[in-house]
Amino acid sequence: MSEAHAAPRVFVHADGDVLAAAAAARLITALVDAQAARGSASVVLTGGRTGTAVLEQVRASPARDAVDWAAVDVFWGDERFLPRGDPERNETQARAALLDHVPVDPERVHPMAAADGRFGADADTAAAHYAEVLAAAAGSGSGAAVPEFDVLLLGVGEEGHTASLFPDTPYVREQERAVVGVHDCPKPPPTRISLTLPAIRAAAQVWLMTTGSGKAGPVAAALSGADPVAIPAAGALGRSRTCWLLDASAAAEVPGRP
Ligand SMILES: O=C(O)[C@H](O)[C@@H](O)[C@H](O)[C@H](O)COP(=O)(O)O
Repeated sequence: MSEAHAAPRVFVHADGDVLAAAAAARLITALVDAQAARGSASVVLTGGRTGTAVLEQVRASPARDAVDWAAVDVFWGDERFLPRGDPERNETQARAALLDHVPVDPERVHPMAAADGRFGADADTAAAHYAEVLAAAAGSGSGAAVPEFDVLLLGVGEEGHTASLFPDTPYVREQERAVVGVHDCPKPPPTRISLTLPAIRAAAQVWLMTTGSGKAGPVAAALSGADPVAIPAAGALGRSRTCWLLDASAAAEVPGRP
């Protein structure tokens, strides 16, 4: 996807709790704005502590039901390829944190396949099927591989991974497929399904959300123009907005920070 993308903007929060609450408020507003504009909204969820904490804050928010949850299309940016219902699956955690507590339309919630589902242990076929789900959601007339997601949420790993795209792998280099089966991940479980950077870049807004001093290095590298092959999070850009939502510790090495 070669269209122009938005330069990253950094938002620093006192701590992880403030970040999660502020990101939740930002997400509610973004979904409401999208629905006001076209009657529906789409969000791509992520796994990890920060991504899940944001969903928990959405659930707890007094503004939560300003969103017409039945008109929200829910996707995942990546998934840990485990049996359905496994507590470590991103879907399991997102349902517990938010989706089981709001009236989403089950037909509009699109989890990635489980390792005991219709594709068995074949993560590559499961990934190809999710690419078909995304293409269908984009609309046959659009010619696009993925929908124009309103908001795509991401975490950041201590070596710069995002979604399940880890440094110096064929998956972070993937430029054709929208979804890949990922093998031998350094972060367990070893087998995952992930959107690729071209798919991530189809989103209107990409929000990278992370906390802690352990992330300060990759955050600074990503914001200093690192090669996405080395720091995959550096390649996560939105078409209209790219937001880095950080706590003070994760932002400590960001260039130009006092
Ligand atoms: O499945 C996953 O683990 C996530 O998709 C992964 O990309 C996560 O967001 C980062 O590893 C950050 O995780 P933390 O927020 O827990 O540090």
